[in-house]
Amino acid sequence: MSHAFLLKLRRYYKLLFVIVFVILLLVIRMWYVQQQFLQGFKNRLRARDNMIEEIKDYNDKNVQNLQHRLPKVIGIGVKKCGTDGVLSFLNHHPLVRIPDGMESFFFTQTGELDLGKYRRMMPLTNERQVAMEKTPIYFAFPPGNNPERIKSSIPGVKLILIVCDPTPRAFSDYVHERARYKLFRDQMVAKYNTFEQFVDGNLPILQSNIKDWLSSSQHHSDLREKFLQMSINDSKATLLSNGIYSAHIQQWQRLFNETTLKIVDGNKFMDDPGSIIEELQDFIGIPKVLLREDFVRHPITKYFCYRKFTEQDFASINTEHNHEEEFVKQLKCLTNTKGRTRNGKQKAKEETLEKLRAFYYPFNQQFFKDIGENFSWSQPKNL
Ligand SMILES: Nc1ncnc2c1ncn2[C@@H]1O[C@H](COP(=O)(O)OS(=O)(=O)O)[C@@H](OP(=O)(O)O)[C@H]1O
Repeated sequence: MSHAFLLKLRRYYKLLFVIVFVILLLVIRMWYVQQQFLQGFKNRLRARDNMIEEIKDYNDKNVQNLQHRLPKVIGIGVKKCGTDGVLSFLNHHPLVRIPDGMESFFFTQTGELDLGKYRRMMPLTNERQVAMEKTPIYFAFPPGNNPERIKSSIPGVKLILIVCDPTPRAFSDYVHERARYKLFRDQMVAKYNTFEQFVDGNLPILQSNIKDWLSSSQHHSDLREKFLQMSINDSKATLLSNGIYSAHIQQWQRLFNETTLKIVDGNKFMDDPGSIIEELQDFIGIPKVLLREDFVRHPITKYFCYRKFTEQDFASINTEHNHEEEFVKQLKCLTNTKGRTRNGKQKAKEETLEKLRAFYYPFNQQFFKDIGENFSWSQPKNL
């Protein structure tokens, strides 16, 4: 071997040594960052557990202060956008109480309101706890002065509005109504056997009415009164008109601002309920004890369910335990009347969905302008 070759080899060894050393440093650094992250996360879990203990302790010590109180938070809609999910998930919080059946329909009645009756409909709460109900039709339903009536009845109330892509919402509403109400089903079956027939029969009427109404209006919200009248005369029309959020939003925004009205994207809630639930705890003003990690997909239905994440879960964090029976048993999911359409089990025809996308598009755009935020909902192909 020549001397020059040996020199070259030595230089390469040096280089190799430097490379190995740098890689080692990087691995150690990554391990350190990961440990820091895990420690931070463990601290977060411990802080959460301490908060839960403190709240439970307070609840136990204040049993004698339990009373029926007016709700501090009301879910005002929108139907079929995840209203049950929001309340059911928040109900895992020890400071949240919801009435049986969740929906009171209290503000849908006409005439004088009996707040004592409303109070009695609410679950028992102590001073710190938050009674919460939802009635999804409030957002767009007669008697039409719901914002005023709610505000004057409970001046400090906070509202949660969950809205979603109106096209799949309309299909979900149709499937839901057909499954639930015999009267509606009979009415529907008599004339429209399928969603496609329903849309073909009703969309042109709605489109032509809106065209007339809009010709003399300044803003989509001017349509609200017309929709209210229309829904009294023809309740099935609401299946399509309920997705026109721009007709109603301004009425609520006049009386409620971002500290009292939280607008949630229902499509985001479907995909990542945990981060929405974290935001909602801040909005309501309760300690954040429900964490993003507590929401996991059911291995079969693929819908998110609640399961409190614990320190023991770190041990199995990388193992595939989704199909373990034990894991599934721990999941607290929504009732099986939820999740009929969004996982694709029942589908509407693409052509019909496209008609709806085109119909809703301008209303969605106006709604986004009104709330100052864009949601990524489906758009018509030919814009
Ligand atoms: N985690 C989870 N599990 C199951 N279902 C979920 C969930 N998150 C959102 N959703 C969707 O919520 C839809 C029902 O919405 P609502 O609860 O507002 O319906 S209702 O107005 O109270 O009838 C329901 O619509 P359908 O799929 O058409 O049944 C669901 O898709």
